[in-house]
Amino acid sequence: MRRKIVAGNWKMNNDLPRTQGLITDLKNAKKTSDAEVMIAPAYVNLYHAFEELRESDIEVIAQNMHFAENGAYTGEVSADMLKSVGISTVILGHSERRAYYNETDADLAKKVDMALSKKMEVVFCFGEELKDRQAGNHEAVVKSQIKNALFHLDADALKHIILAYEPVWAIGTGETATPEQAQEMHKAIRKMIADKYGDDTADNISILYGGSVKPNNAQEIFSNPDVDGGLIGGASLKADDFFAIVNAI
Ligand SMILES: O=C(CO)COP(=O)(O)O
Repeated sequence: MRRKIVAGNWKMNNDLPRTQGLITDLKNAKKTSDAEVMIAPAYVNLYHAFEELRESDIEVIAQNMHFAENGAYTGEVSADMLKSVGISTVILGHSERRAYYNETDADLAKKVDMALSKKMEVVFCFGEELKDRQAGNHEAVVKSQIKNALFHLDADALKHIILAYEPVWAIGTGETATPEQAQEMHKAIRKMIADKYGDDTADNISILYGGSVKPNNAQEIFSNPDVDGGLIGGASLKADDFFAIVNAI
């Protein structure tokens, strides 16, 4: 059985008081699904969030990390630093990192390697832009992002990767992919994994969908056979909305 996961990517939202308040609300929320729940606060609040949630079944994860072990990279955070404050899962390849910080597939391959060498898990994001979909290239674009950053891994290493399909045009826009569009892409990705790594690996890898998932559309998206959960932005900033999504699985 592959893992069902709902992860909240808080992005650059929530200072410490708001982080504390939202964590209190999350602790009080009622969970009725068996999905794994993760939240990704800002770096500065990770340690606090980890300490607050260590007895809970909510995992605190990071939004990014550097590919180097350590060194002169002002403003950056390493895998070892994350691990030392209790974090063992990291989001890599988010489209905002790719777009605003010029992260390339090659950079991401290095980040993935560093995370795995530190025994971390990776939520690996990818997704096409609107122009790619309009040109009918969306599948090719997504496949090349996955291939370039992940296909040097062996099947054992791939077990530590959670995939997250986030069409750029659906992020923060209120415009979500239709359930059919999500299923079509997730199925194509799973087939691509099966072709390279075999059916067993493909059947066991979780593929999340992200992009304007809200309480009112989550169930429809999650009901697709190849959609194993979601990566949630805006709607993860309110405990009620986030748990409505978690409980939609
Ligand atoms: O980018 C996302 C999660 O990583 C999705 O963001 P929204 O849910 O706000 O569209």
